[in-house]
Amino acid sequence: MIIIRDVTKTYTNGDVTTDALKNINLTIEDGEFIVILGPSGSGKSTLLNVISGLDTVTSGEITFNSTALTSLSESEMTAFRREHLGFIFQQYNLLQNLNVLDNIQIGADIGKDPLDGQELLKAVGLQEAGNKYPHQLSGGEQQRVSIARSLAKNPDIIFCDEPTGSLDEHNSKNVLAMLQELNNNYHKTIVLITHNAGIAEMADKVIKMNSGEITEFIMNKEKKSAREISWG
Ligand SMILES: Nc1ncnc2c1ncn2[C@@H]1O[C@H](COP(=O)(O)OP(=O)(O)OP(=O)(O)O)[C@@H](O)[C@H]1O
Repeated sequence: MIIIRDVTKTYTNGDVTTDALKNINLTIEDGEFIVILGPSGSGKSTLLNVISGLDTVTSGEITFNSTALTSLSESEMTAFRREHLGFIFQQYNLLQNLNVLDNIQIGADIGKDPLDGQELLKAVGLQEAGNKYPHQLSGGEQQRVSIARSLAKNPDIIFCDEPTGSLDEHNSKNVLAMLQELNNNYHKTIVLITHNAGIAEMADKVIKMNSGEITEFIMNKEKKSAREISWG
């Protein structure tokens, strides 16, 4: 479980200060599918970055089980991130001169308890593509490789920042179905940022942000499957 208590983040550039996060309180339970919705500039990426230790908080505390992440040194945080956290971004960030299997292997190499690359390829429906290079795949297929790469180290929590931002509806729903499967079948905690309100229909918990604040929490009584969600 992750507990975020009274977290603020203020950026200062010369005389200009921006309160990107104002007094954020939030609990993320193990195995939850959380969707963070909000307009551009509302603080979604900043929240994801401070929860995952990619950025520091200005004040407040974040704990993961009994570890106070906000008290860790940079190198301790890096080790924690490597062991427990996976990331999927809008850009797939695949290495163009490595084939698909080797791209996935890079993820496995940094984990303590890595999963088998070929098994992961099968799980993302690309068992035939291991020897292909990223430029030979569609955007949706490349994003599935990046999901397999982030899973290779067997993380507890997967942070997704606009994972379908570059994809059409069909490919987006394939990628979302995959994230949903990971959540349902492997109990991976998923924290997903998006502008797309339809994706919130898949979540256990929806967090709406505006101007650095959480403006609404919604617990979905029923979750829709990725194929059923509305697409705006
Ligand atoms: N490194 C930084 N330095 C200064 N200000 C920043 C920095 N990063 C973000 N901000 C500001 O903090 C606020 C929140 O930005 P953030 O990127 O978290 O929003 P967002 O909701 O993720 O937006 P988007 O949907 O466009 O990605 C914005 O006003 C942004 O300009």
